[in-house]
Amino acid sequence: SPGRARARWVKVAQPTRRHAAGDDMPIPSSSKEDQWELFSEWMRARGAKMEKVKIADVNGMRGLVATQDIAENESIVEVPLGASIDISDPTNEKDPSLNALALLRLLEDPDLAPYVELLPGRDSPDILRMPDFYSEEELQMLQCPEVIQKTLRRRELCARRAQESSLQEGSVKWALCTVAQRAFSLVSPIDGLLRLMLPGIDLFNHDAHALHTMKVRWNLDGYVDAVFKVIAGSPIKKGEEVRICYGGSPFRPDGCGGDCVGDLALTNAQYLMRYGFVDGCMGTTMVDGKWLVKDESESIRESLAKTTVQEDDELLSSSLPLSAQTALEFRRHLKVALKAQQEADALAAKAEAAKSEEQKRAEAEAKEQAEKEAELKEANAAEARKQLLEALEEKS
Ligand SMILES: C[S@@+](CC[C@H](N)C(=O)[O-])C[C@H]1O[C@@H](n2cnc3c(N)ncnc32)[C@H](O)[C@@H]1O
Repeated sequence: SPGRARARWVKVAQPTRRHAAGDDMPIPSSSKEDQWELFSEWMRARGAKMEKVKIADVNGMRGLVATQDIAENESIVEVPLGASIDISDPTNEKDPSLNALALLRLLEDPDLAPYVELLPGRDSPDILRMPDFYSEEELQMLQCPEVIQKTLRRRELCARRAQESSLQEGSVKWALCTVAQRAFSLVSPIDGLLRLMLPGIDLFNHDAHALHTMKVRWNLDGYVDAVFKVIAGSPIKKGEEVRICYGGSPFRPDGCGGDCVGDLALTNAQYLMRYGFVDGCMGTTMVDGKWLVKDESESIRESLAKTTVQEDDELLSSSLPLSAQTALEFRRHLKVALKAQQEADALAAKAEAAKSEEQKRAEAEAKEQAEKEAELKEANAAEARKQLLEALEEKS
């Protein structure tokens, strides 16, 4: 029954005075190895299978690396529904600030400490790159009215929730960003749309080229249960970092081929607002290009035209805070994507025009040929008629 499925999930505690005091962020207290040891043991006790990966810093970013060779189609990690953390709020499924409040309440639960310790804190690069934490000047640096307006709306929402709940605004913003980066949406056959934290699965970094997919297997036999699996889409060697593609693959028309909700390729506006980074791969650049040439993107094109890629490069070569650097990378990338799409469209239009010119010429030639043949036929017929008349005259 749904009650049974829910009962196996983590209970959400009520807000406490600690939140109001503002120290509601996770503060890592032990080394990474110890944290991972604690966390993986805790996950094992909750029925998860995570032994094929471990946490590691790869190129300056924390992620998961394989602890053994993994064959194609093998599962990399498995997290049962009972090990997920439900931050859904059925009063308004579309309001992310309610999920953020649910997460803040969970920080108090001592049972969740091994997970909470792993969450990137307020001053981590993961959070500092989110536009929610940019200064006003850095926000304007994005040169993308759509992202600026959405960010301002998100900030207002956080400020309102913070005031209503006597929390610090920064804490609510941190929680909203953490939910955006790490929570998964899932349609349950019984409970409808759910927002879940999936500990462990939220440690995979993103690569748009990754072929590994997330699958959800429901078991409705007797009571509702599910298991979330990340399945290898290609062989993985021991020691390699394992990444997944967030959102749909920009390289596949059917998305990523997994079971994610809303499996569409993301634009960089979405990557920035959800995850705080810019995806520079060719597939996403093409997705951006198609978005930026649309009529409704005119105000973004106008805004982007106020600076050049050369100016962005100059600014990027100086030492900047992560937030400003990300804002500049974002607008630079949009300019490059827009130019590439406009050039591709101009080439396609030229080819189309050349094709129709060629077609017109071929049609005119065919018409001229047909007219000549008709004239010749008519002349031959006239000659034949003349000869016949002459022969008849001779006879008479
Ligand atoms: C689901 S978490 C992945 C694990 C995360 N690196 C950690 O240490 O907890 C998503 C966040 O990781 C970072 N991230 C993941 N993939 C990235 C990428 N390809 N480039 C830059 N940052 C990335 C971003 O901060 C993103 O919001």
